[in-house]
Amino acid sequence: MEQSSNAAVLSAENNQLVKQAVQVHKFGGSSLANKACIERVVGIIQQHCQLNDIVVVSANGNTTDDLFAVLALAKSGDASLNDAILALKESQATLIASLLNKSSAARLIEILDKDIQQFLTWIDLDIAKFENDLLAFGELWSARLMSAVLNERVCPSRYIDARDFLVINNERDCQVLYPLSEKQLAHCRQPEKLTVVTGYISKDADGLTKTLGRNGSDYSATIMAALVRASNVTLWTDVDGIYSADPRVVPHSRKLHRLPNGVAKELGRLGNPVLHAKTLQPLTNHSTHLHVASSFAFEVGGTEIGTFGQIAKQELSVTYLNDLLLARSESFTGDRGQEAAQEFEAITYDVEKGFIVIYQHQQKALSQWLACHDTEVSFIPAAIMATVGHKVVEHGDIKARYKRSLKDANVLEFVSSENKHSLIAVMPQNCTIELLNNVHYDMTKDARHIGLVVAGLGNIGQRFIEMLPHQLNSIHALENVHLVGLVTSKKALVNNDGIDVNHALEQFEQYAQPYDNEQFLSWLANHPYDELVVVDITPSEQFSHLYRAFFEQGIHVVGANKWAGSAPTQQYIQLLETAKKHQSLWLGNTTVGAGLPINHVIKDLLNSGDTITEISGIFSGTLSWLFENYDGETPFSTLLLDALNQGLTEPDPREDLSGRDVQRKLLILARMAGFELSLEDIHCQNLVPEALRTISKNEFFNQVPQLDDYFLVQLQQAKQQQKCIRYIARFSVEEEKINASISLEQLAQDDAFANLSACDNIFQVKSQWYDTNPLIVRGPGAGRDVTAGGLHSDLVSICQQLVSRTNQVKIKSV
Ligand SMILES: NC(=O)C1=CN([C@@H]2O[C@H](COP(=O)(O)OP(=O)(O)OC[C@H]3O[C@@H](n4cnc5c(N)ncnc54)[C@H](OP(=O)(O)O)[C@@H]3O)[C@@H](O)[C@H]2O)C=CC1
Ligand SMILES: N[C@@H](CC=O)C(=O)O
Repeated sequence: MEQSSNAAVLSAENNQLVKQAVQVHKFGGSSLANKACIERVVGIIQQHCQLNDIVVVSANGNTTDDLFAVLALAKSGDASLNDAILALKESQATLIASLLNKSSAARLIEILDKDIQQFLTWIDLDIAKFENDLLAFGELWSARLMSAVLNERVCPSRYIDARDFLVINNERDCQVLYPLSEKQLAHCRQPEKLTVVTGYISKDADGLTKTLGRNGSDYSATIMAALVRASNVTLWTDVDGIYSADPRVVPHSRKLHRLPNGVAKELGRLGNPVLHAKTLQPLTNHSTHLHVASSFAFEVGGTEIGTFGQIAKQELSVTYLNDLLLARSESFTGDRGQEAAQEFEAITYDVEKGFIVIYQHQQKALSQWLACHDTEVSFIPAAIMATVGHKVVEHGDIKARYKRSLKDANVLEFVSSENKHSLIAVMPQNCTIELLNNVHYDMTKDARHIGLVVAGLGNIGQRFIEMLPHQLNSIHALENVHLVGLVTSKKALVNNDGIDVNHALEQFEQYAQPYDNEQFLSWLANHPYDELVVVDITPSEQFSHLYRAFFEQGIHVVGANKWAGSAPTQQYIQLLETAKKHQSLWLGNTTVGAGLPINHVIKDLLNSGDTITEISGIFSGTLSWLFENYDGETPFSTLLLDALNQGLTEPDPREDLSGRDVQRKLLILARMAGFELSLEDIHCQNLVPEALRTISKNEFFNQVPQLDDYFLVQLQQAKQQQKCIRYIARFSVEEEKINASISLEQLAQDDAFANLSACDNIFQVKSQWYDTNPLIVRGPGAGRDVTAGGLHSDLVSICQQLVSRTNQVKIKSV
């Protein structure tokens, strides 16, 4: 078959491809339907291919249907045949001209003319003999055009007619003669050019054109993957993945991000509209992963089919096949039953009960087969509905749930499939959309899988991880939460199959790898979970800058990190808007008062219609602890180091002493109370002497005794007036004027802020409703347990919201 000429061809050095992996990419007819679609596909190729990859193409849009129509007209000798051929030629020529430069287009149109002449010759001879050859033009034109477009715009490319190498036994079985096909393919390929191969067509040992049947191009793609031992094969199509039920009729179906091979095969066999059993066949003995992705929304993660760990094996889906036949006969028992099931590729069967379920079109052939055995047979119209999942038949609870779900349906037989991946209900009537939706609801309602990434494994982060196993085991909303990522400033451990929560920190020590933000974000962008929650337990401003990217990807954040909540006003507002736009949830209740519910109180007052006028108190656990314990006997610096060791202070205690930490907390609360202000609006007394402010953390610890004299003087002055010293935050609004300050105050011994347990925070809130007698929240405001506990509380709250977000309702009718 002819090759593209050298008109407007890019050299190997000038190719514009970005990626380096060896892969097969298949584009279906709807993805190549017109100029815009083909240009989109060219963009995908540019981003996802390298030179020795293989691109498999179907015929453009409806071309195969048009060719079938021409065929029918030719067979019937219909007078409109010539018009139909002309229309087909015109649409191809228009497509070619719209995509290529003049000279390339002219060359392809000239070849097209010759093809049409060939048509006419075949029609004159005997079209019945050339049916497949005629149909093959769809893929041939598509491959030729794609290759020419790539040559012009992207990289050196070569198209190959699959009949030049792909040999199958016959059209019924479509079994590939692998050694021969592989050898012939090796002769055809030129690794320095991107190969475009025709899907759908092949030849037999006699060299006659054979098609690969329905969805043949998908099959072509996986055959190609097997022939070149590709690591991945992607079916770029018009849907963005495989769903837990047909999303066209089950609106609440969930995308299955990862499907184990066996389950995918069973789904294909039992009616999944995207997957077909034959497609997966060539990959049986290969480690190739198959991806289903949308060429119309290529940035959206699709479904990956391959070998995975436990989490991917928990997915369930529901599928159905209507218009079947249930055949009962003595001949379907024992070995003969087995033989019949194999011969007719029965959808399901039971050799003890003597029945098989087949497609209606197989009735005649089955009757003929039975005639040889001279046994009676009864046929009844039937349908099947199946719950499909990894080894579902071994799960008594799933079986029971499935039967319960179908208790009102007229189920004739329940069968556990031999491969153990499906529970099949045989019914004497077609499966309705209502039944499908309701069974799907029952089988998948608890199935949202939530990935959890923990950033920061220091003082608080470690405690959070230590508490995690108990939380996951005991809290219902966390049932499907999987720890999948652990991140520190230098290393990360991510595992889509889940990290063992009982040994998470050891695993991190052993397996974490250096990473950069680009890698981290790219992993997050492709995570295979329904939802992903990042728990930020870092003190890092840099990490807080990633929130926007998280939100843009619909990722949720629980943060103890105070940077994002106290970011400059515009940045903060933008973050809130991005989170809202992408329905990302963001909770940071531990950023103020650690585990104390002060944020809930403020939100609740506002949501109930109250107006806040004043918030004041002690917002620093560290400074509370220090001033409650400081009596002038033990040096202040000794107490500070003690607070550090107890995990009360910030990683750098100057964040506490400078008032910066309290300033952030006051800002976060004021924003929550509905006021727009920034850090600079809060006047803050810095308790760190000038000389200690800019030196390194280690130098600060060396020179920390320099703090002692200042605090001793402050204490003595207060004592002289029977007072004590406390670091107080005050925020008030009077006639729309905001006053916000933080300072070391001398308080009377009986002041409400003067008598706390060491480390307690106290928040005094005045509002329209709590005016003369303010509302008080008080309790430990820092420390490992309360902070890690507060983070768990936020995580539970987010997971509850995520689970209830998709609370589906059973439907009455669709
Ligand atoms: N102590 C308390 O009572 C409370 C603390 N908090 C907040 O909790 C957070 C954590 O505090 P704490 O555990 O004491 O801090 P630590 O310094 O003990 O631990 C910080 C952790 O964050 C990691 N980290 C730092 N920067 C980054 C980054 N850019 N990307 C990823 N990981 C990073 C560190 O990794 P590496 O080791 O590699 O540097 C370390 O694992 C702080 O924001 C603090 O304000 C909030 C409420 C109460
Ligand atoms: N260092 C902080 C910790 C909690 O935010 C404090 O002491 O309050």
